[in-house]
Amino acid sequence: MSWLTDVDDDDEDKYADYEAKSRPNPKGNRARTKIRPEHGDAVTGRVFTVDRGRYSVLVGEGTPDEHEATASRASELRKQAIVTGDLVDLVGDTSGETGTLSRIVRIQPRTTVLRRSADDSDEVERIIVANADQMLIVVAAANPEPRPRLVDRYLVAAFDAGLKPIICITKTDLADPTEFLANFAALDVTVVRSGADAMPTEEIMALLVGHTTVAVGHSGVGKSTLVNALVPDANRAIGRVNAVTGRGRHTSSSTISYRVGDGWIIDTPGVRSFGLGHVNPENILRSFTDLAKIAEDCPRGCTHLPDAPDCAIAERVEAGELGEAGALRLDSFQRLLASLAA
Ligand SMILES: Nc1nc2c(ncn2[C@@H]2O[C@H](COP(=O)(O)OP(=O)(O)OP(=O)(O)O)[C@@H](O)[C@H]2O)c(=O)[nH]1
Ligand SMILES: [Zn+2]
Repeated sequence: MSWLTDVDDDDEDKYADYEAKSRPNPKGNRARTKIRPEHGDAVTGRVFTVDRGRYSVLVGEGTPDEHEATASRASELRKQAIVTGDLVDLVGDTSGETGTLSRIVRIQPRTTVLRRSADDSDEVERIIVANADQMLIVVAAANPEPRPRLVDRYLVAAFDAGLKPIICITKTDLADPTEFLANFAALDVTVVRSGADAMPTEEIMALLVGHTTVAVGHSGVGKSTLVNALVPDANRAIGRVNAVTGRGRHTSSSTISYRVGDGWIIDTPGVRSFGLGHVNPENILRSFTDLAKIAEDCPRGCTHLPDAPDCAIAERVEAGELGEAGALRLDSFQRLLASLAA
């Protein structure tokens, strides 16, 4: 299970943020952010790559003055992770001209945080991407053989972070994915099929425009092929080359940001582990709005697992009130919860 254990930390933010698993989290995954009213002259930008303490930031996004600037972090932020997708405030020389360096003095409040633990039992969690709103889960119909449990884990991570999952099944020219996809039929997830003979670039584009989408997938599933088709000039894409040092970066970068229309797709070639030790089961339930409503009648502390006594969801399903679809949704929900315990 190499994807569980190969931690590719080369280019990752070295400052893991330590947070108690049980930290009160009333507003989802919003992270704490220091507000510093000084630096009133700061400009705002979007972090699109992180490389050994240097941040590439897009300033003036979508304006005629749009440009890239390189930044370091202010010392007061040294214990906080700054990640791809963060909106940050910069001071100093933000011109982006060769040799200039600005300074990140503030991380703006994040709308979402995609995290992973180093492994399932690890208390240390790292933030992979901030402010994304969708997750594109790429899985091949064959070669490599698709594994439902792996997709379950991605789904759990997406639901936990409050990202809308989209499944793209590739290599449909090699095998019929119908049976595999039946695993996810009860979930409210958009599925797109892609094959060498027919790449649904327009269909996927329509799903990506206006969003920030994190692309995840096991090595060899065809994620790069897909991203390249979506972003024709991917080789010159933002984040490939460090503007200041000129170093090629694709060897060690854990994320690469590409623009799609007014949205972003963030590839995660360096993210090989997706531990779920930090995941709160309540966040999974929240993504099953129909079941979450019923769960209000569950006994306190109900796990909603098959062995849970007096689980209201299970009782309603058993009584046939939710129909066959409801039974399948409970199955899927329990399967996702089980992947946390696995
Ligand atoms: N038959 C078939 N082959 C495909 C398809 N998409 C990609 N491939 C092939 O699958 C192989 C892996 O594709 P990549 O795009 O490099 O896969 P990846 O997911 O980016 O893998 P890593 O680079 O290891 O992360 C390549 O040889 C592709 O040509 C497809 O739809 N059908
Ligand atoms: Zn219950």
